[in-house]
Amino acid sequence: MQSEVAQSYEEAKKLYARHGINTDDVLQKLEQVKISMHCWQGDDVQGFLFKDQELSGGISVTGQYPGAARTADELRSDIEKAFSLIPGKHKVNLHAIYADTEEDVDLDQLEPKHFQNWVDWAKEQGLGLDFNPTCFSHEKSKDGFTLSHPDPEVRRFWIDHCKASRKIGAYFGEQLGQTCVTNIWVPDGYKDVPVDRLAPRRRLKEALDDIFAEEINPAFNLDAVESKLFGIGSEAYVVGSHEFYMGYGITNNKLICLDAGHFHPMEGIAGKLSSLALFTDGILLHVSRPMRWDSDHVVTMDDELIEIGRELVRNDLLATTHVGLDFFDASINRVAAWVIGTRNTIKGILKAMLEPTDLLKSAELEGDYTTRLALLEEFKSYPFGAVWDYYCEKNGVPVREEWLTEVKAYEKEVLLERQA
Ligand SMILES: C[C@H](O)[C@H](O)[C@@H](O)C(=O)CO
Ligand SMILES: [Mn+2]
Repeated sequence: MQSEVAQSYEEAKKLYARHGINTDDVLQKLEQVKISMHCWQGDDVQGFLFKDQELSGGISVTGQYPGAARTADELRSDIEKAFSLIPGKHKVNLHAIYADTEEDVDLDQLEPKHFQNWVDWAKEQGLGLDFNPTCFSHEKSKDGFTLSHPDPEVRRFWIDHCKASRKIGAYFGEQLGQTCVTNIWVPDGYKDVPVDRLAPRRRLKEALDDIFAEEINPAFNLDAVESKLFGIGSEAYVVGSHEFYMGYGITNNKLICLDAGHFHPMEGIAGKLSSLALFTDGILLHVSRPMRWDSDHVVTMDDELIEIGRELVRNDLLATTHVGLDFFDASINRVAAWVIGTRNTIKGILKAMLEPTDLLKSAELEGDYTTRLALLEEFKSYPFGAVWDYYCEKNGVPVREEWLTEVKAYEKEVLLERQA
């Protein structure tokens, strides 16, 4: 006896098949897609190394929702809860400040051993790990500059931290048998219009050259660099701009990270993927949702997300694109934030996989824009939800909003207890 979900799927399957879309094949492909879920949603980007440091670097988390993780064990337990409600096997994206160690260690002295508990846990859970040096929320970044700092000693500290981070990334990759992406983002910039825009960029370039001087097996670790248009306190000038990292990434064979919130407020990243794909071997995404600024709202199924999914699918970029998430919302249950954002990102990709791409491409090529528009619009109401529900059921995770009951129970039994 088939479940209701399976019955609806069978009906949907027939409809998609009329346009040559095999939904069983689509779901098999979807299973290969890994989303890198960011650990920092779980504790408002606080980390465990410097518990008294305020979040800095021009990023900000708002909200007072109870239950933020206070220890690595709590964070892992929350991540496990979230993953139990998300179909597929994925990755966890760690920041250096999430080292799980009793040692009093500074960022430039970090070693793989400080993340051993994470590695053991990831192995046990069948997860991959990605990594990021934390070039903010630190005594040595308080004037807003790190890798491009005019003081060579400060620069050296951050260079050493980034070097250490690549080694940690390589360890993750080697231990887990899944390539780790280590992404460098620095907040460096000026609040007001600078006189010299070139010198800080030259220093950043030299610092990056130093960091990447040592070759690391790309099967273990891939380096990425993340640009930004502006931040709080760096409104006038950001050293690591898009043009800077486009140039650096392409000439040095580094992944370029596109964060959805790091461009002009009306500018999306979806349209950039096809251009980057022609000049690079891969791309890193930080899927986020900017609202009027780089606000890092939880990812919803909005037009930009759907368009990102389409660009990945239509241009066959899923195998070479590392899809990471980057949002932090403390105004709602943090586990729910992960579940909503991650499920949506997978859904966005599935929705794109369920479009008649070949048909649409040939209509476009023949100049039949009427068919292109008609099909695109009609497919918006095709029963994509039935395929998604079936994918959830097949993967043993809650169908539709059923996951919320589990999050509410977890909140009551675990998260609210943390207040006591
Ligand atoms: C915490 C992240 O590294 C950070 O959000 C960075 O990726 C970014 O997007 C800064 O705006
Ligand atoms: Mn980002």
